[in-house]
Amino acid sequence: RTEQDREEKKTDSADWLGGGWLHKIIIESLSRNSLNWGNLPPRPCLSCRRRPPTSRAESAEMLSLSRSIGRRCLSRFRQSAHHRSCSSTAVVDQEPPKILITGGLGQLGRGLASRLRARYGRSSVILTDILKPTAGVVKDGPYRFADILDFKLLQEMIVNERITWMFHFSALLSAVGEQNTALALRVNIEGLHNVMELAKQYDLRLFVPSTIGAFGPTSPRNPTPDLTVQKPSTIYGVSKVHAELMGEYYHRKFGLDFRCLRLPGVISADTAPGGGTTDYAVHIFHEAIRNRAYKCYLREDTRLPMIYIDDCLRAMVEVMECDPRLLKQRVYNLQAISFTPAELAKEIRRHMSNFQITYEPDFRQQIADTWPQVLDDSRARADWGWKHLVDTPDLVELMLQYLSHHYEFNAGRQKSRATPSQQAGILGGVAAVAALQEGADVAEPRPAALVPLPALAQQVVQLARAQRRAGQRLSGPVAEQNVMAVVNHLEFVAAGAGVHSARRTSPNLPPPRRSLRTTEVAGTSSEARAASSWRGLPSAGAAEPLGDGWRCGCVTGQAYTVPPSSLRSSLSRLGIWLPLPPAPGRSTRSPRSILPGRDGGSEGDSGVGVSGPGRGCWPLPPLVSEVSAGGGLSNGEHFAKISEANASRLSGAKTRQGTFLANLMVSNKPTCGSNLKFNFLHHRYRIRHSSSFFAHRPPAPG
Ligand SMILES: NC(=O)c1ccc[n+]([C@@H]2O[C@H](COP(=O)([O-])OP(=O)(O)OC[C@H]3O[C@@H](n4cnc5c(N)ncnc54)[C@H](O)[C@@H]3O)[C@@H](O)[C@H]2O)c1
Ligand SMILES: C[C@@H](O)[C@H](N)C(=O)O
Repeated sequence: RTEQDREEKKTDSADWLGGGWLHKIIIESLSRNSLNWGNLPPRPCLSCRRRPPTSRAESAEMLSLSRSIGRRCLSRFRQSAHHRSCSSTAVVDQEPPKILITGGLGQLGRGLASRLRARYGRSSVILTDILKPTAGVVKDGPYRFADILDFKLLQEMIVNERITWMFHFSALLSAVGEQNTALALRVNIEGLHNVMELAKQYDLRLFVPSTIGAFGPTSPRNPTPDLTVQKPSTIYGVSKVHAELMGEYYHRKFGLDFRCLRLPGVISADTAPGGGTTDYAVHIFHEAIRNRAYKCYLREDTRLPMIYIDDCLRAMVEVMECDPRLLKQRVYNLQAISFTPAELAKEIRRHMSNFQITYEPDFRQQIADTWPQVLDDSRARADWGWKHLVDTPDLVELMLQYLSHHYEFNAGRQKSRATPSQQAGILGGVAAVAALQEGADVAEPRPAALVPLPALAQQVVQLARAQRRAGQRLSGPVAEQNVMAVVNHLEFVAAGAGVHSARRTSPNLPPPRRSLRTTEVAGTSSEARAASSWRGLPSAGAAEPLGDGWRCGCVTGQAYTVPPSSLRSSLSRLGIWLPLPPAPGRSTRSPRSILPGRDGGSEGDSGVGVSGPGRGCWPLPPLVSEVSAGGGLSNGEHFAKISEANASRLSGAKTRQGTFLANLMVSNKPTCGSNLKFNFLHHRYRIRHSSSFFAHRPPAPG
């Protein structure tokens, strides 16, 4: 709320200073916890509408939730410029921290940096590593070379940059550590000594991640408590136990603010894991998407604790921001989920029925056999309110969704996105193909017809491509040409917009349900017939959310309601990834919302044909379809005048959509083709902006 307010420049200092909303939150929390404070009756939560807690356990959970809300409030409070000067409590620092991350280009570093930069500012976080950074890393914020073994270099950086917090990530993980023990000793132990000493000297708050690998064959495995026997069998584990003990010792002896979490295997889609025993749980998703098969190096029944990257990064930030008085110990177990390869494969098969997994255990099996299956993290939950949010089904969905997009996007011919109007065209095109193939009666508009989109659109595309590859001239019913025009359009738009249409061969496609008869197309509008006879020209389409589904229109003048799930799956089968906004009144999780910082554009951009303020609507001026230009103008000249007039109106609108359409008009010389194109653009424009379109067939243009 604070961020939003600040963005909208609405922060009301009186409200802030009076602590009005903070006060409300506290009262709310207290009343929800049945503490009978100020005689307030317990009320349901304002946001989630849960009933007030009744049992002790529930109250404790609520209390820890409230604590975490409170912590977040305080940290926001601390960031607020208004409050820098007036914050007085011990837990509120005067300055935002200046943070250094070592080993920052591994699986965890970059994500953490962007999270911290979002909280404390871009220049507040310095990422370091010994790897050459990509252009993206440099663009994101400060990056420096720093070998963890080079004490002087680190010291110089800490002093010059006035570092106050340090996250120490440099390490060789379990599998690579076993392959190169000497290097693991140096990086994991010598490196740690450097960091500890510097943190002590310069009074830094230091976070060092430990791991499930810090336990060994003699530790209880399910659940593994915080305090138990720790005799790991890898050099990685030994170095992590050493780090835990050193941290606790420095804390006791020198007051070092050392914080440490024993992390499970981390699962992330955007960064590759660095050579651990739990890496299979990341590779499996890549292989599932690329090959529908994975050979696992662990046995099928090897249960290990895992965590989704977002939960992991959140935990690290939370524990670092935590009021030190809440930390009853310096090293905590962190548990989120726990599964075996077989269970993970089963969950993947729920999305991908033909996914195959085989097992060929290697040396990593022996490591995994000594590690915990489930960590007991009750202390972290009780002391500082830890709570994981992503369970296994969510994790699988997130990983598959993100990686599918990632692979399709990277395989694309160009790396740009479709403009919203092109997206609308694609949607409309797909709807048209599906509708035609379903045998929708194109002569009679059926605005409410529910058209299942699934494999049919894909079948048409495959069929048409095969025909073209075979050099066949399309003959036969006009319907086929119409379908062909749609297919061409899809490819044309996809190529032009850099939307990748994946050329996957589809196995054993059944024949289309029935071919359309010429008569069915004869009744369509003149544009539709023109489109079908002029191959390569776009058949315009549009889509807008309607109730639970999507209403899609195309040049045939038809409107169909398509459930979003069918549309999305149909598009993804075509290899087209579109961030569809949720239909009104529904809170569908959009891919964008779970993928912060990806190349998917902004949420506002995803308004595919959505009308209404703030939902991807582009207010455009009315267009003309006639100009009075005296007599004697040829048809082409007349259209040129219309194009000119509309282009200037559109560019005057100063919106992306307007500029796009205007450029398109200007860049097309007034030929017969561009006349048609103009008709289509105009038509599409009307589809998008005329609410009556879906009820009436549009009049013939010009
Ligand atoms: N990823 C996990 O599943 C997981 C689980 C538990 C704990 N951890 C811990 O979290 C930390 C980060 O893990 P990660 O997965 O990002 O590891 P990673 O292997 O992906 O990254 C480690 C980074 O350290 C860097 N590095 C190696 N030698 C260095 C040196 N001499 N000087 C400076 N940097 C050097 C590497 O270049 C690499 O970028 C590690 O300490 C790891 O033990 C990770
Ligand atoms: C578990 C963790 O420490 C790391 N992913 C490894 O397997 O080595």
